[in-house]
Amino acid sequence: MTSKGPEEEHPSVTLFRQYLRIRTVQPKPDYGTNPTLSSILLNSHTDVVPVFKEHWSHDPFEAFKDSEGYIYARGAQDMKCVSIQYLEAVRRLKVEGHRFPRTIHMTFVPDEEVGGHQGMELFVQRPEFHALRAGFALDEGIANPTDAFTVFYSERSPWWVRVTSTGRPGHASRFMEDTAAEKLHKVVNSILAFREKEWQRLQSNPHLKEGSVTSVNLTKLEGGVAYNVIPATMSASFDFRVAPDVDFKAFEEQLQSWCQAAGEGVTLEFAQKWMHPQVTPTDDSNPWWAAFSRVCKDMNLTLEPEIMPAATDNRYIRAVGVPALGFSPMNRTPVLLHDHDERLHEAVFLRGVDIYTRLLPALASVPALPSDS
Ligand code: MET
Ligand SMILES: [Zn+2]
Ligand SMILES: [Zn+2]
Repeated sequence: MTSKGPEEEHPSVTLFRQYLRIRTVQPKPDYGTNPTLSSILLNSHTDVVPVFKEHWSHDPFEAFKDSEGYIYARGAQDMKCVSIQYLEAVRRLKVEGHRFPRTIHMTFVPDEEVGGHQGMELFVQRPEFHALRAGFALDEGIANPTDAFTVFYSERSPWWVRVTSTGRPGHASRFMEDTAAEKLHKVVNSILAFREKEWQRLQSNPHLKEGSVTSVNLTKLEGGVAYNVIPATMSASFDFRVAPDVDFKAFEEQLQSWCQAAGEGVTLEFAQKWMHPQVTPTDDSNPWWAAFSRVCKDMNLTLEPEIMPAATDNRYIRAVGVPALGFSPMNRTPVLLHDHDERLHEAVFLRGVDIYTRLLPALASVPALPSDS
């Protein structure tokens, strides 16, 4: 009886032959992974941001696929695509019987979109995280509309600041001095002038990317009870994203001095204040980068290394000393994370699986490093 070609082979026979290829020869059997080496961590978050359903062309939780192949859903880009790409790449590699020196772990974590305080921020402090012995991590990135792929090596730090202004209350028909609104207006002006300055700096320098300057938006204004009552308190909330090269102490002093310059009774508080930005090197001194970029080069993928403008769980991973890159393999894709009609083309999704299928063997085969011992 002649043997069948591989395409006709019974899957049980394929599995048997894969098992036979693993050299478990005594006295030094290769059982596979080398647990003395640090591992590769593939992280993704399972939560997504809310939707405004009326602005969507299709139900955002139906995962409708149009005739061109675009899949519409909340999470299509951020970041359910990546979770499944990790799983599919790992599955392919397992089916093909590959074993690598380094272990690959996947984590699927909650609450990233609300800051990760009950998710990755806690998890990195747990013994279970340390038991993973992560030497390098991948987490989410952002789509790129061009042919290139963006990869993030650092992040801006979220600072959520609420400025509260207190002043004289009274009848709103009067030219009252020292009102809360007047002083709050001054702080708002100072901060929005700073915003304009950073915006101009970004606009005027083609070498600067969004993540390299500090952004701020006024996101909430609160206070007041009636048209004709001058309120004693008003507040303004700002979402700052502070670039990693900023002197944090000096920047906080600047915020304080804008409040002081506005007058008495103007204070600020932080709802979020990340103080530990880390940069993962993107040169060949970093063996993880060398492996990552080598695969991309071999696959003819153009990489655009940038600083993540938003915040991801990678900040917690990097802060405990694990180098990490933010990468969602989506090129030729409009940036639609958190937007209406978030969508991803199925071909881009599938290409991403191919990319991870090449990246993972390279990363999991990075030779022993001084940090492994
Ligand atoms: C600042 S908490 C992180 C939530 C979300 N990923 C953002 O960047 O806004
Ligand atoms: Zn995300
Ligand atoms: Zn998000």
